[in-house]
Amino acid sequence: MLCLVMRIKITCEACVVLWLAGIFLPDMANRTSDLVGRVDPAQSFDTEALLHYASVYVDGFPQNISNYTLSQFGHGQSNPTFLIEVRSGTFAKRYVLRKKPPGKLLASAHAVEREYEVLHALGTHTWVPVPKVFCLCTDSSVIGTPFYIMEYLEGRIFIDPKLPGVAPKRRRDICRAVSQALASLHSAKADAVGLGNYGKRKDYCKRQVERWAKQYLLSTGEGKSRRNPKMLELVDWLRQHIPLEDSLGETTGLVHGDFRIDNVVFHPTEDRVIGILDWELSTLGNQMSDVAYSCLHYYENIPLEDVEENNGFERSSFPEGIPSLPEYLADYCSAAGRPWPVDQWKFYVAFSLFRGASIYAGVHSRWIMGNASGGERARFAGEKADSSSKLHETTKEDHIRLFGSESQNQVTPTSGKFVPSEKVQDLRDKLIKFMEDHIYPRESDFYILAQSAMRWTIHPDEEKLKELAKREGLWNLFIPFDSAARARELIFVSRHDALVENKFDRLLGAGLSNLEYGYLCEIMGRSVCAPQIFNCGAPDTGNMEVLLRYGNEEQMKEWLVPLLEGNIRSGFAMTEPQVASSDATNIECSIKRHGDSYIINGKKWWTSGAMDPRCRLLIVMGKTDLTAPKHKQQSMILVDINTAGITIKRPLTVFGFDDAPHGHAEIFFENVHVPANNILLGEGRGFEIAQGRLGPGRLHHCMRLIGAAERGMQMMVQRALERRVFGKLIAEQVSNRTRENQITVLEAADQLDRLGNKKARATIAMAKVAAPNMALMVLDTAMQVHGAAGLSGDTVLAHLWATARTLRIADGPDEVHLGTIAKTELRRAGL
Ligand SMILES: Cc1cc2nc3c(=O)[nH]c(=O)nc-3n(C[C@H](O)[C@H](O)[C@H](O)COP(=O)(O)OP(=O)(O)OC[C@H]3O[C@@H](n4cnc5c(N)ncnc54)[C@H](O)[C@@H]3O)c2cc1C
Repeated sequence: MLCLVMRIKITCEACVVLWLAGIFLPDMANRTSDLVGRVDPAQSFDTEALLHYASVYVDGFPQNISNYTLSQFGHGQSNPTFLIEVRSGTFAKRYVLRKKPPGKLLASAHAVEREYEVLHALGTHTWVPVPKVFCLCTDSSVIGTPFYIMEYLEGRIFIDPKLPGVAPKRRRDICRAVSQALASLHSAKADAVGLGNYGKRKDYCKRQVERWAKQYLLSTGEGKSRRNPKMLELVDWLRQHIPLEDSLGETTGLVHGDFRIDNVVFHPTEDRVIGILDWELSTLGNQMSDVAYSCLHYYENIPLEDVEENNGFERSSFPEGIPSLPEYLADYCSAAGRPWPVDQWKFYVAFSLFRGASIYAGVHSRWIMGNASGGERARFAGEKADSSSKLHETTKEDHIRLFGSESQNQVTPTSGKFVPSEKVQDLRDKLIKFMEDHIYPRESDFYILAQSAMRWTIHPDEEKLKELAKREGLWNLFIPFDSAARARELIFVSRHDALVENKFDRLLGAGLSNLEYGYLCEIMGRSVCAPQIFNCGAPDTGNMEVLLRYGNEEQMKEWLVPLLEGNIRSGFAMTEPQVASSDATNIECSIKRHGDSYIINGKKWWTSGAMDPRCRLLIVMGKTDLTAPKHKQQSMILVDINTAGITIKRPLTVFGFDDAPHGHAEIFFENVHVPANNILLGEGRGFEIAQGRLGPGRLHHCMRLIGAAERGMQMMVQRALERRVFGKLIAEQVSNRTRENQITVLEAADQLDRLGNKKARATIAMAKVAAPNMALMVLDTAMQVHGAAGLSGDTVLAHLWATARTLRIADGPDEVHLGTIAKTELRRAGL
């Protein structure tokens, strides 16, 4: 089972023991051609029948064979593997045959059919490096068992992960190639390559823990290997700590099951992987188990005294050039496009060690009973099993040393109250992929245009991406289901036209709650360019929300529909230069009724989005009745930006960023005539509307800030693991505060859904104060870690920081929100 190249191995268990016990000490790499020997007579089969079969079913197989040789890779592997060399005149070809062992087998074991299936799928549909497969024969009458024939890969195999005899620079390259090979196989989309039914997607670790726990109990006890109570404790610990992502299938994908350096073939001279071997344990399942398993050599051979002293146990004795564990993981994460795997790392390592320990126990038992295939050496397996059982106790220290404390490091909620539903999870995955495929790669192009003389024009790709996002169902996701229902009833259903209904239904989002949208908004916040691509950018979202909630049928048709379609953009004009606008009662802009019109006079600034060439609509807040009670003087009115009397005075900048092409405008209104039925909800209802608008909008800002901080964090970690200062990596000074703030924001979104805007006000205020401050701190640290580059336009950090900083003021300064929190608390205390 284990690797194609080990000569001495008799069973898979023995291989694990021999490898982990350090018995194989080959120097440098082995050539694949050096790893074959005589065919074990017990494994021989009818070669003539094989050649005949191959000549019929293998494309290009030599027809007039003058000579052939058959040799075997290792001896007695789980699935015996043979090298066939056929000659036809001067022409020679080599193939590899892999078959089930002879004799009676468990139904599910030695499934060469599955190996063929996965190799065929990957070889046909992906760039994952695998040997090409030529044919599968399930007819046991041909050579006694099912088999398949595949390409022979001439190359190198490194058996010792310490890479003895290899130059330090090449060690780094080889390890990076291994992590990239794992990332490439993890990136294969099972459904897309026809492996959708290759295994169960959920509860992989849960099933594996039970399987190996059962195995351990069978292998230990009276007359067998000693049963170690610590192992049983470990089983309990694992059962209690199975990550939620395992049952949700969040980290599900194609799993190799036995991924390690000695199961990959390198190019004969270049340090790149040309084939991943031994797919017998492959299935669909939790890919993090593969990642941890591939790292086990970082944890192997830990002296027991170290375990007892609770020392951290990242191996420091690796030869120069071998990356540290964080470096290896960073390579994997950046190649797989995955977040840093901190959340449940301890579990996955403990689980991998436990699996190994159960295997050792089985081998040790068989040694006691006198039939161990590893001979005398299998005796050490018992010690191995015992020491592994203690490892989960110390992985915590190691975990903290490497990544910070557990509570600090959970980035995406995987447990507790806030767990995204499957529907949200699917949307989240799609969004992440969209961001990776289409948005991050274009960020610098958008940035270059926004710095050029053409800064106030739209990059042509933006509109194309909007269409793509629409097609993929990633459009208007911010619309809460209750607002969608109102619009559907008012403007779409009345048309009685199925086509029209369908069209507009797609425009009304995905029927999400504010809480559900929160998980998605966070992803969009990772790039300043992203929200508008999904028609989820401020201030359009807030303005659409106003129209959805308070617009009448005509207003919706005229303004909401083009906004929903993404054909126009909009601005919200409340703040005024001459008054302290955080107190909206100060606002002076006048909106006066005159016959069938209102006449607007006033000055506004910081109207975001008004510079955008697609901006058509302004929602203007002003006073209609100076004699009314303080909170009834305000009204909101819909204004076409092209109306006579409107002058865009200038774009404002935030720390030098003008946020072109959307911009923040200073606007003068001089005798602007607007139709009277453009008033929203009625005169004096401005405050009411502002409350409805600002609740969800504030949370969207907060969620985007979590995403921005998340991005900053990832960039910081990557950078800190790449760059050295004074001989050391800039790593390990990193703490992560995003999780605490994310919970606050989710809590606020949940309250908004359940209790409504008014009752959720204090929690929304808390989120609005906490999120920008957290994001600023994280982004500031990320800029610091990047050095001068962090302050430049070469990374997104400075722009993200500037945006986060504005949100300590925009949508209400911190102090105003702190006041709201204080008032609520005092009221609650009866004061
Ligand atoms: C990038 C950006 C985009 C914006 N987009 C828009 C937009 O699209 N539409 C729009 O209308 N506005 C927008 N604004 C304006 C924003 O909403 C206002 O700046 C904000 O409401 C504060 O108003 P102000 O600037 O008049 O500050 P002021 O009201 O003058 O307040 C100044 C300071 O006084 C202090 N303060 C205020 N109230 C209290 C209190 N109760 N207790 C203690 N201290 C207090 C705070 O420190 C506050 O920062 C935007 C602002 C920025 C920076």
